[in-house]
Amino acid sequence: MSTRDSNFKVIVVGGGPVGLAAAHALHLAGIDFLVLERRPAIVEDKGASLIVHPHTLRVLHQFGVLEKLLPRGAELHHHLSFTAEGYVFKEGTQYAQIRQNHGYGPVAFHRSELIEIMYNDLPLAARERVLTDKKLVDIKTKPEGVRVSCADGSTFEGSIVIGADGVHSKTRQLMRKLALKTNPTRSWDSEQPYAATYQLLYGSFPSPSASGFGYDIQAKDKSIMYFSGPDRGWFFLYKKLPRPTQERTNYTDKDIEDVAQEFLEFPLTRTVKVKDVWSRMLAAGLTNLDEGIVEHWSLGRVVLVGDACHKMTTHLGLGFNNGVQDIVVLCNSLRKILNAAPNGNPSTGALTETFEKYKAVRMSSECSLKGDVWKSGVETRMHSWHNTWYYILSRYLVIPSWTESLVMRYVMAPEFRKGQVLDYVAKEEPMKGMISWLYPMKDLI
Ligand SMILES: Cc1cc2nc3c(=O)[nH]c(=O)nc-3n(C[C@H](O)[C@H](O)[C@H](O)COP(=O)(O)OP(=O)(O)OC[C@H]3O[C@@H](n4cnc5c(N)ncnc54)[C@H](O)[C@@H]3O)c2cc1C
Repeated sequence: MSTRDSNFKVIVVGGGPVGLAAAHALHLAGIDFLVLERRPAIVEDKGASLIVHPHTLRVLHQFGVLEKLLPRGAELHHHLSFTAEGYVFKEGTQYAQIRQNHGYGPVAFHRSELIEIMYNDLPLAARERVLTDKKLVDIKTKPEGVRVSCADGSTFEGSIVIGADGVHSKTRQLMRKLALKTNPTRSWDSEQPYAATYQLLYGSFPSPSASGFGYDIQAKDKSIMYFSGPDRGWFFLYKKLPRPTQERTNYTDKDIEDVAQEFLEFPLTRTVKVKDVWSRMLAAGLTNLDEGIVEHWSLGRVVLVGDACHKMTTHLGLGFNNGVQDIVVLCNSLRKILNAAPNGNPSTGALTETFEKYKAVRMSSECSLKGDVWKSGVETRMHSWHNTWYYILSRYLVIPSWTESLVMRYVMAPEFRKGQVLDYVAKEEPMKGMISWLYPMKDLI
């Protein structure tokens, strides 16, 4: 039975970058779907950059969007580390090494441009299945399917729900409610399963430097990342919170201004300071930098992907990359059980088993998720000299080029190498590079 002949329907909650990756992967698998997005438009010029690493470029290539995307991005090629006083203590080689190892360096995109291209490049029939102004408020599960309700009163029937609705996922909250309703004594993740030790002020501005810089600025309890693209520059100002928190904090414009004031004299490049771009900001936002992995990723016919089930700090730019990996692993197995089910409609039991296996794979050493959450947290703490040990590590130990070379080769490369691809889409033009050649990436021809 082909998935195209089945009446199986996936309801994806959230039209963010991972929800759109789901739309591409489901469309390519021939699985019917609907994406429900609470915002009035899919493309909004908010947010900063998204760095995409080589293993994700391969998946974007399978989606057919890579050719359009690459000219809009900036492959990172130059790295410097500064102190807050502007002293350059490191000229890193990591971007060149990633390119050498995997055939492509990390590419920085303006987040809304990446989303725009992913959305516009969906075939029309698939794009029409992405609905806006659809805020999920409830999920009812039945033995043979699900019924979701939105804030505007509309309801949709489907076979499963994929919750791609981000860090404060409503799907995750409703799943918790359903789980505790059926068994009030069972243990489940708390309503706020992540904790933040840092806050992050991010923003974009007309680029004050050449394209392709990826710089960091380090100080006690504060740090900055700066990236430059073809038109825009993006900064990320990190500040340690007075104490770790699980609370959801909604910051005001005054909070944004107050944090920015503390960084005005910090450098972004050798010649540009934060104060030089602050008056020319195109967009800015302040958020807590949540970290953690949720224990329960699914319940019956409901399953989570992306930030809804794992959250890492942004220093290594791996959150979206991991969301794409969730979609790849989930859609590869979903397609298989749909094809194996006699009428193309697997039972709740079979779906539950598939979702549990999906989480087990993503959490296993076959995938880089756990390592990515850990490494991202370490990098954040190194840059902000979280304690004496992180200070020594960042300022003195990971400095010589041979140390960095070892880290790239034996810590970062094996993780990228674990990147999986859709097993039902042609794997043309695999990424080439030394590491791929030495240890072929999983599933590469
Ligand atoms: C400043 C910053 C920089 C980052 N840089 C990088 C980077 O360089 N590289 C990288 O890989 N990752 C990066 N990340 C992380 C990355 O942005 C996230 O991992 C990624 O956006 C997760 O995608 P998502 O679709 O799961 O969630 P989101 O991007 O949060 O999208 C969720 C979507 O669901 C919608 N939604 C929410 N609730 C509902 C509801 N009730 N009903 C319907 N829709 C709903 C939201 O409106 C949103 O569109 C960065 C994060 C931040 C904050």
